[in-house]
Amino acid sequence: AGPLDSYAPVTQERLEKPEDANWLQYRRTYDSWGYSPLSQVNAGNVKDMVPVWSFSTGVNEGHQSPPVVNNGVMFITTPQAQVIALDAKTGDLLWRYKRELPEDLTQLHPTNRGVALLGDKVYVGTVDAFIVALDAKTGKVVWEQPVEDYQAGYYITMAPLAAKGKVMVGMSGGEFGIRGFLAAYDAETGEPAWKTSTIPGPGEPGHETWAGETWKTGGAPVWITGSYDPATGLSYWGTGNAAPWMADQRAGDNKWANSVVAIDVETGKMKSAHQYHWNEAWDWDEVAAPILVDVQRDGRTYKSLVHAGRNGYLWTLERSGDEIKFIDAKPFVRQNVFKSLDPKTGRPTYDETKVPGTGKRADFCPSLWGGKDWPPVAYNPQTRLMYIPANENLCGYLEGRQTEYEPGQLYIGVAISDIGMTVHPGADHIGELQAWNLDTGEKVWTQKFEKSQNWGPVLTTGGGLVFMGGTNDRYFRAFDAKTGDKLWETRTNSGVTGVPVSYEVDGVQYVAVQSGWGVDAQRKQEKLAQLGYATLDVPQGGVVWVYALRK
Ligand SMILES: O=C(O)c1cc(C(=O)O)c2c(n1)C(=O)C(=O)c1cc(C(=O)O)[nH]c1-2
Ligand SMILES: [Ca+2]
Repeated sequence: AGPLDSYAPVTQERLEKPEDANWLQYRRTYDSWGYSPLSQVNAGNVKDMVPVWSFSTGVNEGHQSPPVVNNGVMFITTPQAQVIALDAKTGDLLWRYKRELPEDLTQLHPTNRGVALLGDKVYVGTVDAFIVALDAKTGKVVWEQPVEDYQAGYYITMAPLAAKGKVMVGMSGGEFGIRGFLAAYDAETGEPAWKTSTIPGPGEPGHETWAGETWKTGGAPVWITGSYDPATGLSYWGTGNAAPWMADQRAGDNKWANSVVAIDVETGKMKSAHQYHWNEAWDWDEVAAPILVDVQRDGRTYKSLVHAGRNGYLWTLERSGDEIKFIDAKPFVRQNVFKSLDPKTGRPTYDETKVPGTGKRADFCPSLWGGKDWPPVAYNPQTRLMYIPANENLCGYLEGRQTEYEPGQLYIGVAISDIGMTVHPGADHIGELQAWNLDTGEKVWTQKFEKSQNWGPVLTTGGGLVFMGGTNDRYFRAFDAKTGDKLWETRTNSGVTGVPVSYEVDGVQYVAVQSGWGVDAQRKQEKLAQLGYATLDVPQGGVVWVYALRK
């Protein structure tokens, strides 16, 4: 008998209060902490961790999904939206779902970031813009729904979010001039429940921040799983770049691109929003979900949203009732675009020489991949530190050209040859793992990675550890959560851009992660190689790695 025989349905209660042994959703908990309370593996013994099993997916490109684990059953996804169920203890293959993709599908971002679980079903979004519900026991399709038209540049890379009987997904396509949105489906039947655009339509507040018809093709995609606050029923999602990239082709603030939006899970109503930076010009998608954490400031506790931005600033906002209020923000990497922030609203003022435009080259820091891209931060309630996978010392340039919208065609307004990246003169490293105290707003420690960028999602545990890969040398590492000291490292087949997790089966704690370099980690690596900074060739190929203490 395998673990599927006694598959435990995933209830709302379990999602809100998961057993320590399990990792039931993208960041494990709705607050997006990426924290496992398990402590069998700790700072004292992590040096004795060894691989206990591995599994080749047989797929190339970016393997980014967390191994989601429910009572000994593991679900991973691969590029092309395959879903694979494995015995989390032995590595036995239980079932595999393979999707037939349309032949004319072009994939700008060939990846998938994982499943959501609810009841006895497993949910996945697909690159041809479907949402699919599978039977957790068999991998058979229970229902599927087209969410939008892939031929118009819509696609899904994120793991869905499941809450209150609904399963929610957001749309990628910011580089294709989509009009971004979130959509919810009845988890049981697949009936569409609601659809909410991230760009306000005529008559909605914020519509006036788009010149003319630009709102129809303005981007503002959502491509990373949001956070959810069960106390208020609100979900919080980050939104991506406005389209085309050239800001002077869409005058106005362009709400709600590059923002966090609060969406009522029941109704889909947008209750509030905060725009990190207006009239975006640098492809700084702010899609990473804010973590929900109570921070202390000046003797008060704030229910906050904390977001380490692609724009290079660490943002602390207050989520209070139906409002999102600015608390503070400060750069966590070299940033030369914002001259100042309004102390009340957080609205930045720009150095105009750093804003690219149509026929106007501008150089700016950080690079278009930002202080960090999508890889999630982690927060540890024991250290009260937040861990940021950052990239320092990178800048970039863009020069725009006039562009016409055509459905399904790239709509960025920049020739590929006019997209540049530069390394800051004299830089001795790029990749960093930073630890921040959110109560004092101070950085506590930094680990630096020479000769590599960092594209590593972060896990932190009750054993006082931080786990992360992300470097071009194919290592996966553990650090002391308090001090940042490197305690353990192990070499993998490829580069690790997968989300690491921890779980327990039969009294043994495991740490699991997918290795499988691709997508923008690879593009960025190639740019760095052209610059002569880091010439390593990182091989592709997806493998799930599972580690435990040596017996
Ligand atoms: O605007 C968009 O819709 C969109 C989508 C995606 C995606 O879905 O993966 C990426 C980006 N933008 C993007 O700007 C970006 O840097 C990026 C990196 C990656 C990746 O998988 O490594 N995806 C995406
Ligand atoms: Ca983008």
